Amino acid sequence: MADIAIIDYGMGNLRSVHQALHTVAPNASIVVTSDPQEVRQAGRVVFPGQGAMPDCIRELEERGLRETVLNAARTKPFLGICIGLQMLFEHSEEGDVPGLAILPGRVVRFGENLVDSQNNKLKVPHMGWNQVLYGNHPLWDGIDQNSRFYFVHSYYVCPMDEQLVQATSCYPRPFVCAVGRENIFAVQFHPEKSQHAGLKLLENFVNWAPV
Ligand SMILES: NC(=O)CC[C@H](N)C(=O)O
Repeated sequence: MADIAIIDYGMGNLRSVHQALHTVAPNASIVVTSDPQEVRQAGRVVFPGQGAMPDCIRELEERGLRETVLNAARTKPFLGICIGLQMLFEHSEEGDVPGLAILPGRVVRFGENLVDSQNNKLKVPHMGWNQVLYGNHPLWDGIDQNSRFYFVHSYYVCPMDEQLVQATSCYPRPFVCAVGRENIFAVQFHPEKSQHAGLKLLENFVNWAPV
């Protein structure tokens, strides 16, 4: 029975997530797994991934992991990362596909004609370091307000319920980059690639006891 299960549905660089979690929790048993039983038995779950929503949903279902993710999101501390955040919602414009509908809301694409305040064209995807303005949640403990985290994405989540919003970033207008409810916390950026602030967030997750 692992302390932490990183769900492997064949998408994305799980090695860096595993390495970052091992850094903050060297004595924890951490598994990268696509075995529903291992996920069910784990103390807490990380749901990462990189790629296009349609591919990720298909790969998850082809491995018979949809129910496993739904169950984990209902029953234990659950951290979604990047596409693992977006998949929690009801629908994504990326491929016009339904998500897992664990959280109410949808995923939309940044506008193509993004410009900054000096009318300079901004690139999509949003790729690089950006500041995060966070709210009041234990997973932000010990992290400076407006710390920078690493992003690589073209879409962002629009929660139906304001209560879900745990942080925003700005590109060039504010967008939601972290959500949370009960035992679920999910981020658009990559904490495993965000140096000290990212490692601190992962450390807070490893020690998190949701009420
Ligand atoms: N890096 C990613 O996996 C990006 C997630 C999603 N495809 C997006 O473009 O927003």
